[in-house]
Amino acid sequence: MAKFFRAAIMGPPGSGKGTISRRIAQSFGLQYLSSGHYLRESIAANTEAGVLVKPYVEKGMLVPDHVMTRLMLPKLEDLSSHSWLLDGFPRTLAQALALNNLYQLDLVISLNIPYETLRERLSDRWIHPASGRVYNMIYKPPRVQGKDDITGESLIQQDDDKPEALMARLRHYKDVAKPVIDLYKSQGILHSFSGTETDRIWPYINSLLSTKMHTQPFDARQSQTP
Ligand SMILES: Nc1nc2c(ncn2[C@@H]2O[C@H](COP(=O)(O)OP(=O)(O)O)[C@@H](O)[C@H]2O)c(=O)[nH]1
Ligand SMILES: Nc1ncnc2c1ncn2[C@@H]1O[C@H](COP(=O)(O)OP(=O)(O)O)[C@@H](O)[C@H]1O
Repeated sequence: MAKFFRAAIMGPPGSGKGTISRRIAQSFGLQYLSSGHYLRESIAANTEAGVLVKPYVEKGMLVPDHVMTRLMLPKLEDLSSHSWLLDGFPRTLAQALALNNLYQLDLVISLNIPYETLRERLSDRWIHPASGRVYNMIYKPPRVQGKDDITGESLIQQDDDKPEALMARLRHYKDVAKPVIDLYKSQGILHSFSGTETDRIWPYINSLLSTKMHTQPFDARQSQTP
């Protein structure tokens, strides 16, 4: 039976998880599942899940674990015959343990980025809500100011990237991430990367994944990524 590659990426808001995940998905053909993007999409579409999570996401608070696992685990079931990369889930120890009951991860990437860098990046982050495409007015500006490169639609700044919500998000991240990181460290699957620039971190992540996927051939099932 084919063995699928299961990975997760962790890091505070603005640490480059989305940017790096897209590169990984493109280079290695993994399915990419971002909890934040999925929640925002559900909120925009006003689905039952969206209505439920909206008050938390708007305040930059974590969605309760039982809600999060109830939403995410069925999505993973849909991807059971694919290799995948999770971004934003699991976020807490309870979520990590729930995931652990179903899947053994092969690799967890943890990004350590200084606070000042995070603050600067998020104040310049703009997104195209329908696709989740992310821009940065300095690092990755759109071709036309304020407009998505592909559709030409308007870009927005997320409420939770605004300074009021940002501090709360960073505080929450720090508190809850440590036991999750310790769990993956104890399983021997955690790889941490530090720095202020994604382009400098990326070659190390690229070669780590090349090595992991080469030494044990995984079935990546070339997939469409956003
Ligand atoms: N200046 C700068 N901005 C970056 C870098 N890497 C990512 N970004 C931008 O920083 C913001 C946060 O990155 P993102 O991948 O969305 O982070 P996430 O919140 O961890 O998923 C986005 O606007 C990115 O375009 C970098 O190396 N330098
Ligand atoms: N695994 C999770 N558990 C609880 N809440 C989550 C989770 N993933 C996303 N969220 C909610 O969605 C918001 C946005 O998530 P995300 O896009 O991953 O943001 P970040 O930029 O914080 O990495 C979070 O502030 C939180 O309210």
